[in-house]
Amino acid sequence: MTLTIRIGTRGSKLAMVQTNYVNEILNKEIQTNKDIDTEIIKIKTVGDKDQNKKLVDLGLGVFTKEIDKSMLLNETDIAVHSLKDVPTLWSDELIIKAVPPRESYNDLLIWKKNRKLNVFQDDIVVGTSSIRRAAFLEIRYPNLDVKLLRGNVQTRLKKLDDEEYDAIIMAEAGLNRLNINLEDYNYEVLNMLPAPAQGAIGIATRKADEEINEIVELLDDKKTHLEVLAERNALKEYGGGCQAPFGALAVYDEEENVLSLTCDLVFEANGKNVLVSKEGFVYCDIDDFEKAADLGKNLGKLLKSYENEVLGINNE
Ligand SMILES: NCc1[nH]cc(CCC(=O)O)c1CC(=O)O
Repeated sequence: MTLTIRIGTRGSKLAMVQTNYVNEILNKEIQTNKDIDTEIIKIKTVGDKDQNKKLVDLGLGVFTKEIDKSMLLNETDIAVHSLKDVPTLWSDELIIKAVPPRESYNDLLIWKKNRKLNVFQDDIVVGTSSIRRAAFLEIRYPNLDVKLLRGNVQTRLKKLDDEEYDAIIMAEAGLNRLNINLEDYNYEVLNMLPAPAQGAIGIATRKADEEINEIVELLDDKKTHLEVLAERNALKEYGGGCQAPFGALAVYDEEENVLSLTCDLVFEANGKNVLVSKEGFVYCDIDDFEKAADLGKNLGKLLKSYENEVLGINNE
């Protein structure tokens, strides 16, 4: 009997590029096994259906919930997600089994055609729908004024051309994956930490599905997996969702066997937004996922207790 691995995905261009890539590397792994094939199933999520509301008002897992549900209902077997969109608090039955090599984690400020202003001198209107980006901009780039911008990568570039934004913010990973050439635009890398796992793809499976887990695990890039585990556990322990003003970046040095993690958090104290930053590192092997998770949890906890202390909240 032939085993068909059904791959659930959003239908957006970026999601399809990511899913086709995963399908390709998956088929490379199973090419010797004639009894396995794959099928791609497109699923609409809340985030695809509602293109106007603020993301924060759509709730948790806006780009993932329906896809995960289809796995739980046994309508699909694996899911290809942008890992930064996957909630850190998730179904007990599902697991991110593999994380292929990461793309760029940078956020770019992309200027309207023929326009480039000085980010520290001119008053600038910037489009984004991300709370994290808005919060870090307010502190690092006080001249940048945020105006809501929703839509997939192509829509957002089109709105930059057509509407009243001087610039917009996008993840470099999405642009690279879509092969979008920015030569007509000016752009610069923003000085802010990325969302946890930005630029990484997460392949989700049902925990109990041993046969499929064995195959999917072959697609795992241990270095990337280790890094995103630290980042996502920091956010999880801090207690924020994917819309928290929380940035995290972990880097594993394969020569020194050191995993380092930096986390930035913005929170409001006495009517003013403040930014706090914490750093840590741990010596660990490339497959020591537990140590990576613990590093993340420790920094997340540290940030939470710092915030509580400043806000005068006693959490004992
Ligand atoms: N929230 C939407 C989203 N989810 C993943 C990406 C692309 C980059 C990535 O894989 O992190 C984007 C677009 C963006 O943030 O500009």
